[in-house]
Amino acid sequence: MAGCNRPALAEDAVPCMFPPMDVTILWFKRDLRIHDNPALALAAAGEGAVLPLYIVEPGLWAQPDASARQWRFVAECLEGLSGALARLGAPLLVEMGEAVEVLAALCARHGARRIVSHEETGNGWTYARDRAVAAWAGANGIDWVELPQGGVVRRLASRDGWARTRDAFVRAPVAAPPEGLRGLPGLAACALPSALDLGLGFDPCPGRQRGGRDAAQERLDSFLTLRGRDYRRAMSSPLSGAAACSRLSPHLAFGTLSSREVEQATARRRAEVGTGGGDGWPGSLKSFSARLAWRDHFMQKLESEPALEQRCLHRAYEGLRPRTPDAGRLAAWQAGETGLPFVDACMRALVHTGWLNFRMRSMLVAVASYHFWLDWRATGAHLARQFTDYEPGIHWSQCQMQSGTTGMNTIRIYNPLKQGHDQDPTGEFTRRWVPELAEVPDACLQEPWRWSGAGRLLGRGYPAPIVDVAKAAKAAREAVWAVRGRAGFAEEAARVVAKHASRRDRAGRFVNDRAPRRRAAKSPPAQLSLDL
Ligand SMILES: Cc1cc2nc3c(=O)[nH]c(=O)nc-3n(C[C@H](O)[C@H](O)[C@H](O)COP(=O)(O)OP(=O)(O)OC[C@H]3O[C@@H](n4cnc5c(N)ncnc54)[C@H](O)[C@@H]3O)c2cc1C
Repeated sequence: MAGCNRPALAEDAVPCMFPPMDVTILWFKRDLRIHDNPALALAAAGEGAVLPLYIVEPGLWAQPDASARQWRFVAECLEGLSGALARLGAPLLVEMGEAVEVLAALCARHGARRIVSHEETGNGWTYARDRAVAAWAGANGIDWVELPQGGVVRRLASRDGWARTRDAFVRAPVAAPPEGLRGLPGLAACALPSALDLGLGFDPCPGRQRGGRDAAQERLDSFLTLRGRDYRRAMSSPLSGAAACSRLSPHLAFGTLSSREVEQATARRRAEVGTGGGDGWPGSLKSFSARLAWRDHFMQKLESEPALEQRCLHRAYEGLRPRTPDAGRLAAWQAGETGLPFVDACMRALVHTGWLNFRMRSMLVAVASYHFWLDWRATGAHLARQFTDYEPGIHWSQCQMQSGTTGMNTIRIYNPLKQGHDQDPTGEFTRRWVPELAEVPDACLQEPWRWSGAGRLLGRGYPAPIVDVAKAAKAAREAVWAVRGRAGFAEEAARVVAKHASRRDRAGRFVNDRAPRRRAAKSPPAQLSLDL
């Protein structure tokens, strides 16, 4: 058992006889880097000592969206962070326990009166934990300063102008790492627990990306100089997308790179490649920048409405699908045994690697939600565990969007057979992940039930499809549209749009989560904007 299987701040730590000094606890969460880390910059700016801290929270890792692959990635990031902080003069202290207990004990022990961290847009559990920490800090005269580390705005009053604020943040200068930190002597860091110690289940994920700043930097550099040229053209196929997409998502999710660093490196590269050339770079880099903005846009939704992790954004969709999902269908979908080859290939690839491109994530959710009629909360938790890059704000917003429960997005019922033909035209991806189909000729690969030899395959080596794709899609479409016809639907949709939608410009163009391009109004429409 690892050294962390002990209460926080066990008495086997070196007894502390520190002279009184101003101590700031620098609490790392999803910002596991020393570069462009506003919380670190603030902590380092003072005269006093800095105590860098990571809390391994058993409660967090016991949540249904947590998995061993995520923890292993985090542990690799922590090793790198720990080395970087040690070189600055203040080694990372890793404690295991609940946040309030750990922070309270450290404050008492070191006389710390200030905690600095980033503003986390996390799941419901971290939201509740942060409220508990804030309440404890307030009651005990501890100053807890939280700083944004990306374009998400806390306590946002209105989406109008949000993109401008977000863009200003990502264009502001990055914070350089400090030259040194004044650490505290005599701290015994506890060893990192294993996934098993945290009670996380069997989850080998042999194709998982590695954590740490070096790996992040390599992904960024190779994307911007080599791999990203065909990004726009190649991102939608799971085969080409694996190399042509940046693969920065787990690094952005756990903060080995800041989104501002990525934005600014991309802007520099865009300036370098210019607009011409016809070689793919300008268009690809433009698409990539847009996706970085989407990241903040989707995370902002959870920040502004934390309940969207548990509740349909548009209330009328609550109850549309059974809350207790059909166990057989759910299990088949999770295992990649639905009898729909491309769906199964995508799920198996995800389980093996911890990553999938955007189009295929969307398809997996859409097929589960529409064709299999499963509630997004059940399928979303499974996907969250499979994603090494699990980012609650993006994840739950996207799960709802791809399930048609937001009331403000076009209902998109992906046809998994067509997706297979379009995104895997040679069948290479499907055959790699569903070897049971080896004998099936190319023409029938995505619909093996049409093959003359289907009788000796289906229900034996590979399942028969668990639904009739066309019939299931039709039933789903009718059920969803019936909800749209209900009284009060439009009013609730308007609420969702006002709170969460990206804005259009004056010409009615959808500006993709950027600030509305408005000309200055000739006369202020004061009489129309009474803010009551
Ligand atoms: C149902 C569903 C769940 C998802 N869950 C997550 C999640 O938990 N964590 C996560 O990082 N992404 C999630 N995504 C978004 C997207 O699929 C991934 O960000 C992307 O596939 C990661 O690979 P990449 O870093 O190579 O992306 P790239 O295409 O190289 O994009 C660069 C970065 O932009 C952001 N980004 C890209 N696409 C989107 C998008 N559609 N919405 C918001 N941000 C985007 C991500 O931070 C990504 O790392 C989800 C999408 C869907 C449909």
